[in-house]
Amino acid sequence: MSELLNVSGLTMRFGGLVAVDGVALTMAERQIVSIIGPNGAGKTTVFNCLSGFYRPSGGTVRFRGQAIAGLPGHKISRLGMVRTFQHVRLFREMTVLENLLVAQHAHLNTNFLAGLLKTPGFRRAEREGLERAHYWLEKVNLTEFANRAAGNLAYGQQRRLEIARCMAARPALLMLDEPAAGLNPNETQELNRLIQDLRDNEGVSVLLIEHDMKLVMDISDHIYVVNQGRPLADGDPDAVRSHPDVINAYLGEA
Ligand SMILES: Nc1ncnc2c1ncn2[C@@H]1O[C@H](COP(=O)(O)OP(=O)(O)OP(=O)(O)O)[C@@H](O)[C@H]1O
Repeated sequence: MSELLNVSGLTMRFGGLVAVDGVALTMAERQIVSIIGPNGAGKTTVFNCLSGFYRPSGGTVRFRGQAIAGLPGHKISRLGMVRTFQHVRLFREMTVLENLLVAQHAHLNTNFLAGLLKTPGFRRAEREGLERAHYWLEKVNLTEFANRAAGNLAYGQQRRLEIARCMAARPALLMLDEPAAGLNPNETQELNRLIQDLRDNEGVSVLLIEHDMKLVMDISDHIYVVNQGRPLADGDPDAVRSHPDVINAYLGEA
């Protein structure tokens, strides 16, 4: 399997606080990898460093062989790494369909003049963008809501729209920050199937932060455990579930 992401020695300091301290992880194409750990362990900070929200204090991040640590977020997403946030971030006043079209804009192979002149290339890109938007609406069961304002969707639907919006940008790596938070058991089951479908049929890799252990254990190919910013253990779900340090960290939290 070819390597997609390689993170080593990732460190993030906020003044005197070392929120992330020497985290390492690797991911292959078509893999679901999870980062778990108690509250405040540094998981979201790792995401913020990988996705260009923070400039890491130290360490290297390679995506498809290219060093990306410190690049701004829009460049990283153009390279094919896109993310969701712990709290839903949609254009609430726009329709569901518009949210999907806007997401693709930065990736469309067009320029201002082509748009002004409506060149054949521009029209084709527009048509493909629309087709892709409808494809993803169908995938996440939102077709009937295409013209509704995104802010009027139910919470679980908004979360699905966020994933569709990321996918419309055609990433190689999708990063999901607590996608099951606030979902009911049926919605979580649907999310479980969707994430596996993304890996198996859409060819993307998914990096997941999640507190729902059933979901994590069900779908992960590999799990990294962090505690107080530091790597604690990693392995497949069975290895992690029975790792004494992991059990201690979670029992300590309880
Ligand atoms: N911008 C920031 N400035 C200062 N401290 C921060 C900042 N962002 C995160 N931290 C601190 O870094 C530590 C790790 O936080 P982080 O949000 O990454 O943890 P987490 O594992 O994602 O937690 P949770 O599971 O609760 O979401 C915490 O102590 C947090 O207060």
